Amino acid sequence: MDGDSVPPAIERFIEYLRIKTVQPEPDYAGCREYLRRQAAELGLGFQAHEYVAGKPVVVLTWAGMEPEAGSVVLNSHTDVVPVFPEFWSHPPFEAARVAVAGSGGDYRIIARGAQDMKIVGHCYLEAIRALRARGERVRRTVHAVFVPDEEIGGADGMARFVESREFAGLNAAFALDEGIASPGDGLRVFYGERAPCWARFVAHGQTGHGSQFIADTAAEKLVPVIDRLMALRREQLADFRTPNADGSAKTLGDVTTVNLTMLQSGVQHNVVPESASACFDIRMTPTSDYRAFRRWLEALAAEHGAQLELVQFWDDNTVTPTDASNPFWVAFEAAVAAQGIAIEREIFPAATDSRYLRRAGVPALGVTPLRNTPILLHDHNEYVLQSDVLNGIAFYERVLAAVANVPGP
Ligand SMILES: CSCC[C@H](NC(C)=O)C(=O)O
Ligand SMILES: [Zn+2]
Ligand SMILES: [Zn+2]
Repeated sequence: MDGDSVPPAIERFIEYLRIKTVQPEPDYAGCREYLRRQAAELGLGFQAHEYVAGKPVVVLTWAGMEPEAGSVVLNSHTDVVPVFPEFWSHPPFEAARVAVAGSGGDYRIIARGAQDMKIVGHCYLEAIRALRARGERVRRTVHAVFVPDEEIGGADGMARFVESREFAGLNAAFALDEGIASPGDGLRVFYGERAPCWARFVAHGQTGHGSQFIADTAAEKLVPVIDRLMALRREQLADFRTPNADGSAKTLGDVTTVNLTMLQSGVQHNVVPESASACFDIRMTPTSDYRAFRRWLEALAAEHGAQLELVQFWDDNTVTPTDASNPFWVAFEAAVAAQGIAIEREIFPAATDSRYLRRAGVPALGVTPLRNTPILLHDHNEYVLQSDVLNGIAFYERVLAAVANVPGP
């Protein structure tokens, strides 16, 4: 670390990044205690709920002036994905602060979770800190929610929380959650997500000597299924490459992607295998008819004598309104525009905890306030600029002051 003075907000960020909340054995207890200290310093309410032992959902609460009005949830996940330390320039949990040559005093903060998504959770708390330090009050209660296990699907985290009494007690009216950094100048704002469909097809058939014409083999049943899904992939890729009516390029969120991610079969070169399986990672765009797609997959398997197992099938395509019907959108959009930032509205290509919130009826927007930034989530040498952390705090101050002051009903 350099010998200059480190802004306190950056010191706290580095402290948060140093907590090894890395899957598959995240230090959730250390994280909970860090958040408990933050709550005490900030004068916020603190609660930690364990729906699954050792996996706390932590809620820091800033009471609003109109407690009966629906609250604003600022959601972030505390876990981070594993690392390959040998590919990192600095140890991934050291959170090294490295001067950027020629930047006029900026620094890179290099750590796993810097982009995904500790910067977001940190900026929420620092924005609340700044607003409270100025003596500002907001109408609506604000809950900064820190959930475990998003990186492994959220089954023991947000999925459990949204079903709980405590979540109902939040009376959430609107939520912010994570997005992705933008390499361009616009701010990517995600108002919906594609639904994950993880389909496994298994076929069984006759075995025998590899020199014969064996009838009804597992491969003969499975290959046409694979062919049909690959045809769907080609159709969707062609659609992806076709510009929108207004000439703009499509994003991944506009189409359905299909990837063959696992193939298994065979024991020996001259033995016809008894079984074969193929796993697909399919992401369905919210405008598709999920239930009809499921029936199509079932019919495809049945037609070729294969079995279908849906390892994941999300069948809710709720999106957050981004028009005048949603007063939180109106307030958010105005607060962002007032900062001279252009919004790019998108469907998130993968799955985040926002899907649980939207399905529970809470309109959610996915935002990570990083622009002109390479996308490094899940990558080696994940970093953010110090200036982007400080700007991110100012960004949420404006956004929070807007959305938490939307008049109650
Ligand atoms: C279906 S649970 C898996 C969640 C994971 N989320 C991200 C952001 O990578 C994914 O989309 O694969
Ligand atoms: Zn994330
Ligand atoms: Zn992630």
